[in-house]
Amino acid sequence: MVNRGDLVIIGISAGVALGILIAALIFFGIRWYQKHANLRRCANERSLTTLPIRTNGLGTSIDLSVSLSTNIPIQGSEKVKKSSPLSWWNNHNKERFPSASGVLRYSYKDVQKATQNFTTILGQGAFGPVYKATMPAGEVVAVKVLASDSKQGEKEFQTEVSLLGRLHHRNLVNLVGYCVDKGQRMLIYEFMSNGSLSNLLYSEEQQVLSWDERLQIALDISHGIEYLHEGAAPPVIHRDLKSANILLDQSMRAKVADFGLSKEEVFDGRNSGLKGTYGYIDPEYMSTNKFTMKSDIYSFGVIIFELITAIHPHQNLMEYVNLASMAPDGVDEILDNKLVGECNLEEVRRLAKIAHRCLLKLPRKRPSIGEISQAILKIKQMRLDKRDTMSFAGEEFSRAVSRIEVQQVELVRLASTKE
Ligand SMILES: Nc1ncnc2c1ncn2[C@@H]1O[C@H](COP(=O)(O)OP(=O)(O)OP(=O)(O)O)[C@@H](O)[C@H]1O
Repeated sequence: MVNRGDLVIIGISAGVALGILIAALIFFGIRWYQKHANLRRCANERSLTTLPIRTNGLGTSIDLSVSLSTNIPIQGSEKVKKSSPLSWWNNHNKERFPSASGVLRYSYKDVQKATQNFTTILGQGAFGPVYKATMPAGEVVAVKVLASDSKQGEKEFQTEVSLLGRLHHRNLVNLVGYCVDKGQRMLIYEFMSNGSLSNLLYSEEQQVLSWDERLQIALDISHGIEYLHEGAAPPVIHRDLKSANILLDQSMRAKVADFGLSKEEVFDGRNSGLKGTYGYIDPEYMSTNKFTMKSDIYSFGVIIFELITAIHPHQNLMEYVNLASMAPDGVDEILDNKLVGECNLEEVRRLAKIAHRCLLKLPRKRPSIGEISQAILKIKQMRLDKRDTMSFAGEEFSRAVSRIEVQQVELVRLASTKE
């Protein structure tokens, strides 16, 4: 017979076992739910990466309202991770995270490692030095270290980076990452192996840029500005266009750099409040303090004359240009010596005409960037048409020659049969 005490013990044991079983079921149930919820979130993120936030052509606008309000991991898809040049950084940097625009944030330590402790300097700008950085897989980037005495707060800097990260075009130098860490701010750009246009035009050691290359560079710059003025939403005014801000890649294709950054005031001995670089600043802006797209057009006009003459604005370029404008075809007299006899003067004159229009005193009389692109394209087209006509004429000529040859053979044959 089982006594009462045993019954109580059996009852308690069964209760405890049941409790353990229920607790285990609840525990495994929660884990299963969490795992599936995670998988669902990953799947959603992957499908979000296909949103067309990054655009790559003219006339395409960027929807800031969508992309600013969502923190979308742009580089989240497996495919992008595998092929991305920044994959090493992605895997090694636990602190990095994408900003709203998809530009990745890096720690100071990672940038220090990639730049080999900031050893290879590419150049020095008003913002600070620019270093070359190489990642273990061999990808190369340029790291711009901004002066630490900047008045800009961290939040403003991040907003600026977010906006910059949304501007993508084949004629703009791509921003790929940034760093705000240990009181330092850095911007990480794609590397442009042929350096700046000013260096190529004014440094003796550099190879001579051919006329064809210069014409293509003018067209590339105008496409870059066209995207900023007419393709980006909201539109972006560069405010500091100059040959030092035009960078060239390994194929000598030009890209506009330093767009959209908060520009420091120009120092000219007094506190003028002007922003930009002397020699390139629209005189109208100097008198009104109003910077418009047409002020960018003025600066572009100066750059076109640099391409034609290889005279720096600080070396009285405008005086030469004004003198040359007094005579028809006066631009022939100020053409870069290295191009004399090496280019089509008709094309040079046409490009100079476009540049003159960019420099008109009244901003509203200056052409829009779209018109400028079309006009430069026409010069290139004109050459192609000429080539076609010449090759057509060449074909006609060789056809006539072979007709004569056939007739000669026929005559010889006739003469020999008569004999
Ligand atoms: N993405 C890049 N790839 C290769 N070299 C670069 C890159 N960015 C800048 N550099 C080099 O660093 C130099 C300094 O660039 P930075 O943009 O800081 O100054 P800047 O344009 O010359 O002058 P400022 O700061 O007054 O506009 C450039 O002239 C160029 O030689």
